[in-house]
Amino acid sequence: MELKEWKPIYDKIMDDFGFNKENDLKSAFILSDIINNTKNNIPLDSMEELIKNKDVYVFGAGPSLKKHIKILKSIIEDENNKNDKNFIIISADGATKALLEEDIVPDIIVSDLDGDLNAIFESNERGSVVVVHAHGDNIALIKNYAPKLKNIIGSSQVPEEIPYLINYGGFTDGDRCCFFAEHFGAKRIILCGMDFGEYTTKYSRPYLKNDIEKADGVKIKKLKYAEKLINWLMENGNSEILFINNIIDEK
Ligand SMILES: Nc1ncnc2c1ncn2[C@@H]1O[C@H](COP(=O)(O)OP(=O)(O)OP(=O)(O)O)[C@@H](O)[C@H]1O
Ligand SMILES: Nc1nc2c(c(=O)[nH]1)N=C(CO)CN2
Ligand SMILES: [Mg+2]
Repeated sequence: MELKEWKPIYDKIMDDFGFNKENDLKSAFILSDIINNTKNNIPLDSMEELIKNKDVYVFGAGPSLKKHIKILKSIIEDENNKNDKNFIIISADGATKALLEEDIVPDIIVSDLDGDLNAIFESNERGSVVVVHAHGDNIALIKNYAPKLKNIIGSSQVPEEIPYLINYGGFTDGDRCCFFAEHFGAKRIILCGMDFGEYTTKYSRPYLKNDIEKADGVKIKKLKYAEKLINWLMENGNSEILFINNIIDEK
């Protein structure tokens, strides 16, 4: 999505949640300075090589996450037998922990660093690229952890151009995975654990007592935007977007 298309959507979201635009900008420049000083970013060209014309499995932290990881595992076995891996895995923040529990290291993690940081650092050590997202409410996390990661891509949600940072549109970590995959030419985007709705998991909210619980009001509202933005991408993007259940039906 172009920045000029994103701006009115951004304005509406900021207004709706009462988030502070100046803090978003401040956070973006802090991340930009970190990358300028540490040079811990990777070239964007490498993302095109990784994603173009591939099937991209995007994992969110909804109630179907574990079930969908099991389906992915059977697909991975099939692909290994065929010897031509033509897919990649992008995980949205909290979903990374669930993938690691099944010994799957995502190719890319999209995170505002408020998920399970141990899982993000372990995956990063094992080869995941981390798309680190700066916004007004994660400034301390950006300052503390962005310099310690390697192979990152900086990301922001402000409609201004910021050195070293991308903004391809999208709001929550999950829908930004999809805008990222679309930008780099994914053939298909296959949604896993992307349930939206009113229930969430301990992978998204680690303090929950049960594995799945009713989400709080702000989370439900964020999920509504995530769903709307992915619907926008289904209508306006070039990548085909489908749910993993449809893939199973195909086979
Ligand atoms: N029911 C769901 N519960 C949680 N995440 C979901 C669900 N359905 C889809 N998702 C996607 O999975 C992603 C998981 O990310 P996670 O909840 O860890 O971080 P987040 O986007 O930073 O959210 P928050 O700001 O609420 O912490 C979400 O961004 C969302 O797009
Ligand atoms: N300012 C601000 N921006 C965000 C926030 C948030 O809590 N505050 N959460 C997001 C992920 O869901 C994405 N963007
Ligand atoms: Mg997050």
